[in-house]
Amino acid sequence: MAAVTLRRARCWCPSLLQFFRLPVAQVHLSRPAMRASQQDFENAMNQVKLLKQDPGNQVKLKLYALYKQATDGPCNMPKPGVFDLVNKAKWEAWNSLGSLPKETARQNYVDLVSSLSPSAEASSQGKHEADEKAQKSKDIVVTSEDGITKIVLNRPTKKNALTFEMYQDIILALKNASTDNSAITVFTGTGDYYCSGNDLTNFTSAAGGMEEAASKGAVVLREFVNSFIDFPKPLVAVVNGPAVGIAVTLLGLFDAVYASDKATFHTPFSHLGQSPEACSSYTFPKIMGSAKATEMLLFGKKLTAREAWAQGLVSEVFPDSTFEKEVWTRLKGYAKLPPNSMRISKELIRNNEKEKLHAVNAEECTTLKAKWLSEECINAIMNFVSRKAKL
Ligand SMILES: CCCCCC/C=C/C(=O)SCCNC(=O)CCNC(=O)[C@H](O)C(C)(C)COP(=O)(O)OP(=O)(O)OC[C@H]1O[C@@H](n2cnc3c(N)ncnc32)[C@H](O)[C@@H]1OP(=O)(O)O
Repeated sequence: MAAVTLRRARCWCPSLLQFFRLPVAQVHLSRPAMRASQQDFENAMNQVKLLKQDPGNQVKLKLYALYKQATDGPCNMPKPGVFDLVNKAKWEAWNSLGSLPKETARQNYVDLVSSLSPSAEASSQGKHEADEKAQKSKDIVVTSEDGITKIVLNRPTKKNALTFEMYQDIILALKNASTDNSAITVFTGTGDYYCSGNDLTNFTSAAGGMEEAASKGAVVLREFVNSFIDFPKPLVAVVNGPAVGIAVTLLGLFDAVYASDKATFHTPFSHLGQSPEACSSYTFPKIMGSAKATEMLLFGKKLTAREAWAQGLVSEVFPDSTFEKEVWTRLKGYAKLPPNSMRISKELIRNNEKEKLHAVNAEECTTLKAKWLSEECINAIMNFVSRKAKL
């Protein structure tokens, strides 16, 4: 439990303070925060005071809401009257966070502050450097326009196979997208493939050998999948071509999946001596029933886009010739919907099973770590690397 002492701040940032009279908190936690530490949170509160530019009312409302959620928990105040405009806006911003856990609110507050100004960079130098790295990463391209943050897998010569670095860059891109100004976030791929799954050379090219790669892989995979489970905004996959392995299993954690009729969906885990990941051992039977999930996850049956739609994995299939135009027109329309409303609706849906998803993710990662060191898996990977086998 958090013991919270509040005092009013001196007037360090007139516009911000006068608008909200933000309290400065001295918070003493008796247990460690899940992600952002208490120190990070306090640093972020100090950084807000140093803002040189007014970040605008929307951001100030967001800061206020996250601050209240992180310190007081869900909004339990009576709604201010209709003419009390400022307090009503503040109440609505706070209330819109629903039952967001305090730890997540604290993390989002820290992330938001660190994205606001150069003055925030000093004490979060590591994160800032990482943000820049993600923006500069050649294999993951992140852009934000028309209310949509687009995360593009951009390694077409390798069919967009995911390297260790790409997993890290995606984690970071999702973290940034969760607090940026966009309403929805979209994944797609460059070239003829959506994604050919895990880069199989991740395991063979690791300096410390398979053992070290397996340990690292399990940690990275768990964090990677967690960032999809916890992502707060609508997450959409625009599947432009074939998808393999983890690029397919992750779709069970997306809110909508639009596919070209050229896309295929293939999870050849048994062929590779591996086991399912990205919570698919839970989401796939739930989405398509256990008989169909078994065909995909155990027997590696490849589905066409229409078959994947019939199983409920895909929301809608489009002819390849009009795919891009139709999908982006539609997404731009969706991105104009009230963002808080979409977030809350997603939260209501996701909160029903978040705990379960985290538990499944942890178990799948432990199982995979052991599988990666099995003879079945090492042989399959060696066969691919030595060009003896493809899917
Ligand atoms: C942090 C770790 C988390 C791990 C999570 C667990 C995830 C599991 C999975 O995702 S399992 C699925 C793994 N993927 C595969 O098994 C696919 C392997 N690739 C293929 O079978 C084929 O390449 C293909 C069917 C995708 C495409 O075939 P084709 O059209 O004939 O093209 P090429 O084979 O010539 O491919 C072009 C180029 O790309 C390289 N490449 C493609 N996919 C991968 C891959 N997954 N890993 C590494 N490299 C890949 C391929 O080798 C070619 O490279 P080259 O031109 O020869 O240098």
